[in-house]
Amino acid sequence: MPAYEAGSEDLEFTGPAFLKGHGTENDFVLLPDRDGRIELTAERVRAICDRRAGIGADGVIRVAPGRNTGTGAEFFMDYWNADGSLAEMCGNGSRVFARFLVAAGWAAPGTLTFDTRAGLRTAWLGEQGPVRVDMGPVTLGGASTAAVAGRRFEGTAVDVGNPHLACLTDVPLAELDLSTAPDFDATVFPSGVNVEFVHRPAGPVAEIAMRVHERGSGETRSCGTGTVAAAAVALAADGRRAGTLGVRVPGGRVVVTVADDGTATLEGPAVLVAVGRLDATLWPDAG
Ligand SMILES: N[C@@H](CCC[C@H](N)C(=O)O)C(=O)O
Repeated sequence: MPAYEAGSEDLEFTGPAFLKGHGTENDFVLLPDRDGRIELTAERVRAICDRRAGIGADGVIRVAPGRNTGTGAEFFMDYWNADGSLAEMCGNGSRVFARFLVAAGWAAPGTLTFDTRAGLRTAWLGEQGPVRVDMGPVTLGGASTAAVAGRRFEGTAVDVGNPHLACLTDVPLAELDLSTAPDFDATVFPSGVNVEFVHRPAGPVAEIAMRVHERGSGETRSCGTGTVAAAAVALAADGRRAGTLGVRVPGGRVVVTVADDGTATLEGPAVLVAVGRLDATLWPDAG
């Protein structure tokens, strides 16, 4: 590594440029890749997301050119979990992705539509402030269970483009040890599952609280698709198909609206905190 001088932009790191950002402290490394030249691998993602030896993140988002799938979308959100696995969708990541596109001048503020593995998503945002994202269809499935430290929780399977098991519980959320993955029924979730533990005050509610253990990332401070799953299940428990709920997560608060047609929107913060360039240690074949 060359000598460092404060303010110097001469460091000859040979890996790609990156940004760090988060949405309610669900944090991501973004790799801007307008020309589609970056070759991501599971190994590279794991190295970048390592919180000791890398930059540290819950996932990596490659800001990629639209795929040739006939959607016409100019950008594709190529989302990877910290363990190097791919996911169909990331709600908090979508907001940060949209925030990057506007901050970089790659898209104008207002309404923008981009592609994800779960299909097209639309974001609404200004030059600054919160971002609202259309989360597509939210489909409630059957009952299933999760177990944490031998304690069993009843839940409902929810498809938000990616798989969730949302468990309403009276157990104080702070008591849960989510340092290891909850047990779940692999016959119901053969591709793994994100598990939400949801506290819903008695009676008609305007706000719920949630903790989550994410497939491929462990416990995170927030999961956007998870908040949508949690809200849909909490509304259903209230006898409502549609409605708006605030969702408190360890990393902040988002607002979820489920519409009569079964689609949802997610609104919350999206923050970019740093920009830099990867060293070859995080990008083994660089240079
Ligand atoms: N944190 C994300 C979800 C990321 C993907 C998830 N871990 C999966 O594997 O499905 C969100 O904000 O939605």
